[in-house]
Amino acid sequence: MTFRLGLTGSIGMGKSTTARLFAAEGCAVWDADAAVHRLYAAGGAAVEPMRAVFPDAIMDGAVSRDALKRMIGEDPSVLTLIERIVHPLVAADRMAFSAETETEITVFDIPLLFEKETETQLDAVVCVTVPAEVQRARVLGRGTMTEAQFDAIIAKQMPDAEKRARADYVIVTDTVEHARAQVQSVLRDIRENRLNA
Ligand SMILES: CC(C)(COP(=O)(O)OP(=O)(O)OC[C@H]1O[C@@H](n2cnc3c(N)ncnc32)[C@H](O)[C@@H]1O)[C@@H](O)C(=O)NCCC(=O)NCCS
Ligand SMILES: Nc1ncnc2c1ncn2[C@@H]1O[C@H](COP(=O)(O)OP(=O)(O)OP(=O)(O)O)[C@@H](O)[C@H]1O
Repeated sequence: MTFRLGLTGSIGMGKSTTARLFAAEGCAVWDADAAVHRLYAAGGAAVEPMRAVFPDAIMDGAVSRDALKRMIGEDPSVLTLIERIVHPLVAADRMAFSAETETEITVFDIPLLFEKETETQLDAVVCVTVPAEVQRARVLGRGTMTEAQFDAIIAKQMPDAEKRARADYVIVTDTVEHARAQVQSVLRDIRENRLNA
């Protein structure tokens, strides 16, 4: 059985980048945001259920993220309705992957890991972090979200300090080389203290 390592952190804290560092060390990686992309794509399992509730969000047979973000910017409660449709489909995708992976350690990159209490289905959790002002600058610097959309997302997330307190390991993503060294030390600790423990 694979060791199931959760990877979480608030928006823009460096989950995807850190997941790539774990992959470079030989871990299999499952990515919740990537699962949502598959579900929203034409033919994806979320398209018809989303069309039933948000017909204006479907463009060319796929769910449009820009349309969703416009709607969330106008009314943040829309995000809760989207979650009701999408999260059960994401959970099913994760469980299917979890059942199939045979790698020694599998990383599950899950933005809402603690918010949805997914830690009960994992063997340990890593939280990635940087100071809030760096986080905000990173996300707004991507140019894909307005401040209102960013604030709506932040309001739905558990505060960073609480996530850090709940995690088994914390990785500071100030530089890639620093993050890589911390990834290697987490894997060393898991192999020495948690595998076959
Ligand atoms: C809000 C949407 C349209 C933004 O799309 P966009 O392509 O700009 O961003 P992306 O999907 O890469 O998400 C960026 C980050 O936003 C945060 N985020 C996304 N959805 C949520 C949410 N429901 N609650 C809190 N934070 C969220 C996460 O930190 C995520 O890593 C999109 O994230 C979405 O449809 N979210 C609902 C599905 C969901 O809850 N996904 C989270 C993982 S299961
Ligand atoms: N260790 C690091 N050193 C320097 N920059 C980093 C590091 N990790 C992430 N970044 C930068 O921060 C930004 C956000 O990183 P990333 O996309 O990995 O975060 P995320 O948590 O997956 O984001 P989201 O929640 O939006 O999906 C990117 O511009 C990335 O280059």
